[in-house]
Amino acid sequence: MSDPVLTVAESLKDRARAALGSRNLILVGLMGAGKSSVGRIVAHQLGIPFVDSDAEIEKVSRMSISELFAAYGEEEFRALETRVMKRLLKNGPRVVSTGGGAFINDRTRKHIKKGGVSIWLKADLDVLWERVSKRDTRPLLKTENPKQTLENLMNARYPIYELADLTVLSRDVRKELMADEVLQAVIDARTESAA
Ligand SMILES: Nc1ncnc2c1ncn2[C@@H]1O[C@H](COP(=O)(O)OP(=O)(O)OP(=O)(O)O)[C@@H](O)[C@H]1O
Ligand SMILES: O=C(O)C1=C[C@@H](O)[C@@H](O)[C@H](O)C1
Ligand SMILES: [Mg+2]
Repeated sequence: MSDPVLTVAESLKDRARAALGSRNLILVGLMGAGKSSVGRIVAHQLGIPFVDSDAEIEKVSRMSISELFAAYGEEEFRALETRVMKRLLKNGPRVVSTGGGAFINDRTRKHIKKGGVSIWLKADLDVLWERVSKRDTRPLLKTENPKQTLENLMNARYPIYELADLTVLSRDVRKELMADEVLQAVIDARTESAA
C-alpha cells in the first residue's frame, strides 16, 4: 500500500508543477529572507532549473558583488542586474532567486512581472538580522549601524515587495517547510484565479 505521507508530498510537487506551467517562479525579498536557499529546494522539488541572480552576476562579471559595488557603484550594479535578470527570465520554467534589491528597481521589476510568478519571502527584522549578521558579504550593510540600515531598507522596500504576486512568511522553521509553503502558495494562487 502507498505511504499516505509520501503521497501528499508527491501531490504537492506535482500540483505546484502543473500550476506553474512554463512560467518562471521568482523569489524576491530582503537580504537573509532565504531566497537562495529556499529557492534551490523549491527548484529541486519541482524538477526544474534553479538560478540565482547574484551568483549569475558574479559569474558574468568575474567579480564578487562586493567588488562590483566597490569598483562601479550601486547604479552600475543595478544596470547589470537588470540585464542579467532579463536574460534569466527569457526561458521558463525556472526558479529564479533574486538579489535583495532586484524587485525594487523599476526596470527589473517590469521584467520580473512579465517573466513569471513573483513570490515575496517576507521576514521580520530579528529573523533577518540574526541571519545576515553572521556574514559581512553584503555591501549595503557595511555601515556604522547595520541593523538600523536593515530596518531602514525594510521600511523603504516592504511597500514595493508587496507588489509581488504572492507572499510567504519566512521564519525560523526548516527550509524544507518554507519550500513546501512556497509550493502551496503557487497552487493556491492558481486555484483562486481559476475560481
Ligand atoms: N528557514 C531558515 N531557517 C534558518 N536559516 C535560514 C532559513 N532560510 C535561510 N536561512 C539562512 O539564512 C542565511 C541567508 O539565507 P539566503 O542566502 O538564502 O538569503 P537570501 O534571501 O538569498 O539573501 P541575499 O539577498 O543576501 O542573497 C543563510 O545562511 C541561510 O542558510
Ligand atoms: O538588498 C540589496 O540591495 C542587495 C542584496 C544582495 O542580494 C545583493 O544583490 C547586493 O548586495 C544588493
Ligand atoms: Mg541570495
